[in-house]
Amino acid sequence: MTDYASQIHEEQQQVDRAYGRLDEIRAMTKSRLDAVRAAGSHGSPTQRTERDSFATMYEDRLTQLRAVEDRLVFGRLDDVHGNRLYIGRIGLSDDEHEPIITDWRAEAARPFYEATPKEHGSIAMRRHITLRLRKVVGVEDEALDLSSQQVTKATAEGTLTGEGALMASLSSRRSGKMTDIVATIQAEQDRIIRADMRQALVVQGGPGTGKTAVALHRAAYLLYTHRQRLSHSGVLIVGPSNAFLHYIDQVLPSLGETGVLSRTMATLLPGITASAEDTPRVAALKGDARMAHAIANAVKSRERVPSRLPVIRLNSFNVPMRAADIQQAITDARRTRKPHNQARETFVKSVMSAMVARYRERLDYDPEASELDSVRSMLRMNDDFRRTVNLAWLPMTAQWMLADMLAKPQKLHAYAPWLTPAEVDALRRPTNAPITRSDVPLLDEAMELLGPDPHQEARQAAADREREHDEQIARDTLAQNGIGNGIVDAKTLVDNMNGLDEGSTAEQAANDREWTFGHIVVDEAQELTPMDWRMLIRRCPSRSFTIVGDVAQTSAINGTRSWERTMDPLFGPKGWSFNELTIDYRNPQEVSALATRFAHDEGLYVSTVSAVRHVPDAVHLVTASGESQLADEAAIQALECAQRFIATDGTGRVAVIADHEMVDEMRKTLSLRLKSTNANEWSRLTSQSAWDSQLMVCEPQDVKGLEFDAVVLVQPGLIALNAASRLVGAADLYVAMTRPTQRLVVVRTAQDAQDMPLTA
Ligand SMILES: Nc1ncnc2c1ncn2[C@@H]1O[C@H](COP(=O)(O)OP(=O)(O)OP(=O)(O)O)[C@@H](O)[C@H]1O
Repeated sequence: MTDYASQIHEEQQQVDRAYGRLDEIRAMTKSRLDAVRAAGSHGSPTQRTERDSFATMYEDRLTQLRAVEDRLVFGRLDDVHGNRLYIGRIGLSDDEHEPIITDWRAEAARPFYEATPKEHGSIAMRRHITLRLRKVVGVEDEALDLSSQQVTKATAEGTLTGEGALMASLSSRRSGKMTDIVATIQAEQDRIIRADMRQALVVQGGPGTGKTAVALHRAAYLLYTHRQRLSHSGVLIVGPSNAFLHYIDQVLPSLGETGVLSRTMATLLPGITASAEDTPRVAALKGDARMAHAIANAVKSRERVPSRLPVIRLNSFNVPMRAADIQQAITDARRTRKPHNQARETFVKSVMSAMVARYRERLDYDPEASELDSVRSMLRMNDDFRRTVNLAWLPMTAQWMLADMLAKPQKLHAYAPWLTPAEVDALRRPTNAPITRSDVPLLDEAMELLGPDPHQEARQAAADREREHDEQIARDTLAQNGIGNGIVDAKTLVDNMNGLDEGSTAEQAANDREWTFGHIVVDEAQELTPMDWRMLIRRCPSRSFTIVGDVAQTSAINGTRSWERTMDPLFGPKGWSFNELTIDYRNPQEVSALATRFAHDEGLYVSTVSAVRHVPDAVHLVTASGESQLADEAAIQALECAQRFIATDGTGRVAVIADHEMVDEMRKTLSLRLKSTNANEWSRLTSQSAWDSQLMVCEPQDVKGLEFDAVVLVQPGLIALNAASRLVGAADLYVAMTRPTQRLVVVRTAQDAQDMPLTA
């Protein structure tokens, strides 16, 4: 056996030990779960709910133990005294509590990511262990202390090589799913992952620098380090699109974390489906911070003294409703500082007592309480009174209010006087128009000011009363029977009875607009408008945020182009820290250079990045012989890429990125060409779902945050021409150019090349 082979053999023993222990714990958990389930429906209701609670706990644990199967162990740290620490996805110990593997998030594992030859403390060497299924297929050592014995030994054994593990993972075919980078986190990334969570952390980085990867690993790290706090409040991840959320949805489970809520801004409001998009200009108008005033004005305009006030006949008296009384009632209701719909109760009570007082003024005797009660009933039944009360203080839902505001230009103009007539006209739409993505923060703002829909609130109050009753019973039974052992409390029991277990913090948060999270991660954060930020800050009053983005990739007209300008007002100049990632792990150097040059020329702020991989021939510039040949030429190039990078095992991704004007034609041409050249492949690829499609045609906005083996970019000048502004066009193209891991093909006409020169 060679020295290298003997090292593999040695590590295999350790890896076997770790998997052996994992299997044991799985089996133990499984048998406990089976035992609980076997007890079935016997025993008292409390015993049954207690068993359900344990069953849920074991099920969650089993899910977690299954999720860490792949690459359970991936590293080893050797200190200068010859001690070893194995690093893995989770921590495992043997029966004697001796560690077998250490969780990557533990403090002891930090040097695995951060130690350098200059700063390595007592660590002499770091080893990367590569597994295929449960088999060790490679080991690689990095010297940290060149004078240590371990390093001398590794040199002799031929395991000392360098960055192979990282390079192998970067060059592998894309599967349409982001994978975790736990085995190869780089030092600059690790420092961000483990940074303090008390203040907002902004991570700026060029394309492919690992911002998404870092943000997700940071979420896992924070959940591990602050489990107590975060498991109850939860972590929210906000991404740019559903395709992006689908792309990243395996990363946290593979790190053993399942209780995180992922949403786009469009899907963040429970019960609201935003099914349409506004034009960029309208989206910018709606995203303007001043829209908060427009919403506030819209609410206030429904708290007013009506111009005509009726006279109400009460018994044989004519009692007029008076402006001063209504004004006073408005003041009383506002003074409660409750949201509009809730404060209405005070308003109605105040108007009612004013009317009763006016009624009494007419009497020359002291009325019985019953007479006054009947006057109140008369008022409640009186149509004129009810109509006037509603006119003065209308209960509203946010949806109705926004629809009304956008349908009536004179109202919109009154609520938002800064808008020009042309802008009011652009915002105008019929009341039955679908809700758009940019309406969501406006609705949230309105919900905040209006409070719950009164009908919804009545339903919720009934549910809360019932829950309180259940919890009381659960508390009594736990106390009487001396069960629970401190593990199960009344809340857990009731949650379980209702199918809401501890693992469903995310589910509860998803359904509760007023939920506040312990931490929020925002990806592609440069796209958020001031109104979006208001909505997010509301959901995390502790202002513990991880905000990752790239100001050179901003397509939203009023998205972020300077972090200071956006963050200072939100967190205060000292409430956030700025971090930068500088190494491009995705793009070949050739692609990165082309894109960076382009972005510079277009005046975008470009983070300094250096790409780690050199892929000869990674950029290919093609000129179509004329406009009529454009789609066909692009299809030919796309099929060539498909042949090279797409495998029938489902790996490999190729994207054709074109302007929205060209997308339909491009799809048709590509499909026809593929069908005529390879009918089998055509039927295989066209039967794939949109999520998992290996060959796709899309617009630049659809590919934010995603990556592909190869990208065919069609007619870039047209994309720039049709963009909302020059900067937006440049950012869209910069995004499109920086998606490939292997190859970028640009197909355009000679005219387009002249309008927008790109040099390889
Ligand atoms: N330390 C690492 N080890 C292995 N792969 C890495 C590492 N860091 C980043 N990557 C890989 O590099 C690619 C780009 O990472 P990621 O998508 O997080 O970049 P990004 O900065 O969010 O890019 P963009 O701004 O373009 O969306 C991904 O495939 C990711 O897995």
